[in-house]
Amino acid sequence: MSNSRPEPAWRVLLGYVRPHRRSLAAGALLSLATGATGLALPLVAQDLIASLSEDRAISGALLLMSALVVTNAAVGALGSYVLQRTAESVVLTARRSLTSSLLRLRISAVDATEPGDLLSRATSDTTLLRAMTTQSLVGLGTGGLTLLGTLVMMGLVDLVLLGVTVGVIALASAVLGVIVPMINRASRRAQESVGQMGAALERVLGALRTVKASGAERRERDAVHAAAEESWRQSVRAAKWQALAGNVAGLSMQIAFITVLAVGGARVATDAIDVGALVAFLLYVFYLMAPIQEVVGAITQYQVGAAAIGRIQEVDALPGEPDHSAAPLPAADEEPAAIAFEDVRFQYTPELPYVHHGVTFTVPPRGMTAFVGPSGAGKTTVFSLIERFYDPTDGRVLLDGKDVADWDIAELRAAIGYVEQDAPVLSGTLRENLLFGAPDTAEEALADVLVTTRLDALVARLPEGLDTVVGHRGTKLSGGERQRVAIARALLRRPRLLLLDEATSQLDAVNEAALRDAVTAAARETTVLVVAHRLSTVTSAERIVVMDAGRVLAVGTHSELVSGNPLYAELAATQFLSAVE
Ligand SMILES: Nc1ncnc2c1ncn2[C@@H]1O[C@H](COP(=O)(O)OP(=O)(O)OP(=O)(O)O)[C@@H](O)[C@H]1O
Repeated sequence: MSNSRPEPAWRVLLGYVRPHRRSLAAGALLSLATGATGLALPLVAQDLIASLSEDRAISGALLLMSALVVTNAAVGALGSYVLQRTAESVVLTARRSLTSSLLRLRISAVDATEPGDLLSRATSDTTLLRAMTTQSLVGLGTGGLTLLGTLVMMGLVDLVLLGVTVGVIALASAVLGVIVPMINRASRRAQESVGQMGAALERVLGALRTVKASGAERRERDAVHAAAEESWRQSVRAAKWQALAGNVAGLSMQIAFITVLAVGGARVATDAIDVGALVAFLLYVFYLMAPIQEVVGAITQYQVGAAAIGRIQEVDALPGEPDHSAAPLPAADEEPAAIAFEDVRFQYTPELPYVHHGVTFTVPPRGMTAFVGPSGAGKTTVFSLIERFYDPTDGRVLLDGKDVADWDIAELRAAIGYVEQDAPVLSGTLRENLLFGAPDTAEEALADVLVTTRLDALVARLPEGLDTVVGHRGTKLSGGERQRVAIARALLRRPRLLLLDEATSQLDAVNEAALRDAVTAAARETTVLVVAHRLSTVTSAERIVVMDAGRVLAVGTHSELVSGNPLYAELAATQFLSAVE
């Protein structure tokens, strides 16, 4: 998704681990302590046996052994709990950071991604950091330390045999160097397929009615299955390479054992070392096995985690908006906003054609301005540029005479109430939806807006009134109700500028009158821009901006334009403004 060189995975992981470094160190120390108490047991056992043979009392040794066993179990349990807890905290840190990035993403970045895939990065990829923390970080630390310690001890016994052992380890490392990137690649592909599965599922669940009505269940199911199977294939491939890596490590130790035996035997024969030294060295080779397996496990697990970190980094590299929290909403006595477009040219992406070819218009504070024009003329895009969902390629968008690019983005958006064309309603209660943009609204203000948008009757009818759950995407409301909820939500922000993208669908007379009345009432108090699809809306507008193919053709009142602008006359004649093209 981005071409910039990403940070190495270990540095990202350390970034996530940093806040929890103390508990991680404590966990690792506890693990080491568990090992040490374990190692002390044989010594005490030896003492116990010696006491038995010498007819000494063994109660002290027995007590000590029992204490060691209990301590070992307790420290072991505590250590593994602390480590797991730290690993979960690392996952939480990564999830927090990633979800903050997701909510800051620019709309243009979201346009280029699949929500289901983004979701999988926040849920599934971050989960892989758990094993990465416990196995890679801790494994590399404890295993690495033991490995180093054993090698030092080997060096003390015989440097030549150490050279032989290190040679075998180097050879095995070269083989691992080939295998390890394969693990990374396969894990990466496996996670990408999980992302594709998320995207495919989101596509189906987001339009389940259409999928069912189109009889497309099997096709869509096959697409989801294909992604799941690909993830399986790649995970199995990663498992194969992981198993191979583990066995290479085991095999290298066997080879080291045999080579040390042969070389050591020769050295014993030439009296370079004595038999005792050879036996001691062979014991060390045997001891080397566990830490080497641990280090190799750490490296392979690191590859799986690194693949996940790569996908997390891709999201972090996407263009985001500056971090901001919502600005306070405009006070009741604030003046309505003025809007101006100055020769705005805009294309959604550099590859796509221009959507605006020099759009210029001005809207003074207060009153209703309607934007009309055939479908695809660029009307909704006008609103997107005012909200700074996108930035113009050329020209300026001014709010109160100040370029929107120079506004603090939170303050800019706090001044605006925006009703999208498809009037989204979020899952939750009706009250949550209404107060979504203005959580601190007083009950009286809410009641007033319910009356203006004629939602009061709906609330009275619902079993739990405002606390009725409206379902995912407001599925439990009718289309007209959803639109009125969206308008009420925008009005409750007491916006200095109301952007209303009228739904193209026709409403029944009651709904339409309710909406028109609410919007005309709002236009007396504030500046209202409306992308109009209904004649009733344009006739009540002070000003109508006629757009076609990314240009402003004319600005005027309904009666001026009906006689002065052929396109407008045609649009008006049909009443269904959006259907004409
Ligand atoms: N996010 C996007 N990415 C790429 N192109 C887009 C995007 N949104 C809209 N477009 C394109 O920009 C053009 C103008 O779209 P816009 O939504 O502004 O038109 P509109 O006048 O509001 O149309 P309608 O009346 O049908 O809602 C269309 O050709 C559309 O295909």
